Amino acid sequence: MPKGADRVIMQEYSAREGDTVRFAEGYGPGWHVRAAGSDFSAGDLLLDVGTRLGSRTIVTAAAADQAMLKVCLRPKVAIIGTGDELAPPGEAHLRADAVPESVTFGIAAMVQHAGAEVIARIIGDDSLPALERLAGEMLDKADVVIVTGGASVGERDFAKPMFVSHGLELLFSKVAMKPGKPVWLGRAKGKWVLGLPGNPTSAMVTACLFLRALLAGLQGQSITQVLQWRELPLACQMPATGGRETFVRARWGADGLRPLGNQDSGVQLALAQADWLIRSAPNSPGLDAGDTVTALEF
Ligand SMILES: Nc1nc2c(c(=O)[nH]1)N[C@H]1C(S)=C(S)[C@@H](COP(=O)(O)OP(=O)(O)OC[C@H]3O[C@@H](n4cnc5c(N)ncnc54)[C@H](O)[C@@H]3O)O[C@H]1N2
Ligand code: MOO
Repeated sequence: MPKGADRVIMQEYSAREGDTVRFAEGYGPGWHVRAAGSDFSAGDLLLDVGTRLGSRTIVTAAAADQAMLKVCLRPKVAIIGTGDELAPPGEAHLRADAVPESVTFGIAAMVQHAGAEVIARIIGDDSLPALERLAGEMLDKADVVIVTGGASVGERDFAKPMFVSHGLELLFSKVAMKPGKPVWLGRAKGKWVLGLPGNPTSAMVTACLFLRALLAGLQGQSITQVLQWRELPLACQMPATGGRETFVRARWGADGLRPLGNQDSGVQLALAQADWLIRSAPNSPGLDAGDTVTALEF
């Protein structure tokens, strides 16, 4: 503003009359003037720790005349799928004993979406020495190693054993939840190791809860920034749940959340249909349409 000026009037509302100008009425002091500090002031907190830089937040940072920002390195994540039966998509039909490998693709997408970097996505054979070697290689390169399948108690479930010679220390070895009971978390060679169950829905539900929380923590975010639970109405009845805390796959519609009919932990079509997880405490009674539930975007 030039010295002495206290308002701005658009030229359309002014008329030149010789060497003088006539302004339309009604443009008092302060009109069209943005006061210093009316957006933000020196010393204001503009972007909190853990803020993800996106198309909008980066504008705010630049607008504060900041040439440099302190950021977190993207965690490097290696994903190891286990199971001799697994074949790459497009090749499973060629072998009578094969199933299409699907889970590691979803986990990789989730890792990237969470701001981390997938440095490897490998399918290992169900042989302990080979898996031990693979585990060692990945622990050397990655900040987080995710292993899918082989989490249960079968004699060829090697997800935990493959990390034992690398000094695996378990933080937890299963969780009283459904689906996803065999999910586990440990440390080896100073790195995080997350074991996800092989059943595809179990893997995606546990990744949605534990992997997103882990990657958030490694990037300076709080769990509540990434896992935002909401209170939402049910569109229809929901059956009682059993003794484990249950995460019911549901779909959002105009009248509320609708639990999907097939809640089997091995199903994969439901992963394309479900967009919310309803959290149900152990031994919850059945609920009716209109009742409120706690849910998380899936
Ligand atoms: N005796 C017991 N058996 C099982 C228990 C138990 O407590 N005691 N728990 C069950 C639960 S719950 C789950 S969940 C499963 C998880 O076991 P695993 O992690 O060992 O899973 P896998 O046997 O490796 O695989 C299960 C299923 O999923 C398919 N799979 C595995 N990986 C993939 C992939 N990357 N892409 C697509 N499909 C995949 C695999 O072929 C199997 O069909 O254990 C129960 N058993
Ligand atoms: O808990 Mo398992 O994940 O139901 O199939």
